[in-house]
Amino acid sequence: MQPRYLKQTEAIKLDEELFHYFGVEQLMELAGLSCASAIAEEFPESKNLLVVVGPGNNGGDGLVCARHLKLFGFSPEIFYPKRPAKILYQKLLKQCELFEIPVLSSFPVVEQLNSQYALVVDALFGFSFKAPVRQEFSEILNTMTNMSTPCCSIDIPSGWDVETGPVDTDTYLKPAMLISLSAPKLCASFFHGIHYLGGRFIAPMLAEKYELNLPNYPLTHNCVRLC
Ligand SMILES: NC(=O)C1=CN([C@@H]2O[C@H](COP(=O)(O)OP(=O)(O)OC[C@H]3O[C@@H](n4cnc5c(N)ncnc54)[C@H](O)[C@@H]3O)[C@@H](O)[C@H]2O)[C@H](O)CC1
Ligand SMILES: [K+]
Repeated sequence: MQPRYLKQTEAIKLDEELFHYFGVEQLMELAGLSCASAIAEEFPESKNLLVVVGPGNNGGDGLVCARHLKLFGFSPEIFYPKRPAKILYQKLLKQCELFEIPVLSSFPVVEQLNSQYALVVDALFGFSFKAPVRQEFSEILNTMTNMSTPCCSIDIPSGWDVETGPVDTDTYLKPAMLISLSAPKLCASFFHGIHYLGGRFIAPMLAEKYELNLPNYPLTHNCVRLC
């Protein structure tokens, strides 16, 4: 069964409805855990990882994902350039520090990304992103675009339009793997790599209401490979 791909407004509406029932910490913990699980399934040998963390909840998913990857035996590092003064994000970062996950003070250059990391996790922007990328993040995204290390994007390949996908035809991020959370967004139809679904917290009533057409997650797994 293939899920329905959501418009940006639908994804935001579903998110708002979820927040009516659940706390953001609950959803983020499950979302980040599912990302770590999917990465561990597909890249079990890629122990040295860099998680690039953005300023919103997509970044929060990245911080949770880093912590669970560490628990799974990986050696993640974090780059978190813009840290909003929100207790949630501050606590997530402290938890990463508690788990002795190194936090980089500057972004590596392309050569360093290529030689030091087996995988880069893109947790910069999710479904609230509006192109174009503002200057403060453009160099980071350019460097990630030019690296040869495989990239795994959480929910949305950063820099892509949430509905129409790649914005610049030559120089856009081309992740090897995408983990859609709750349900894929429309931009996922332009993605042709390893595609996972995570965020196993959708009640059947909401799946029906939003016509999500979700696949079954196997047994106790919190992520499922779509293609
Ligand atoms: N429903 C779920 O499955 C859940 C999804 N989660 C994750 O939350 C994100 C959406 O989070 P949100 O905080 O709404 O926004 P983003 O992280 O996408 O980004 C907001 C952040 O980015 C800045 N920004 C936006 N556009 C630009 C730009 N052009 N240039 C620079 N910066 C930009 C903006 O200012 C904000 O600071 C979703 O994708 C999931 O990953 C939750 O974890 C809960 C469950
Ligand atoms: K992302």
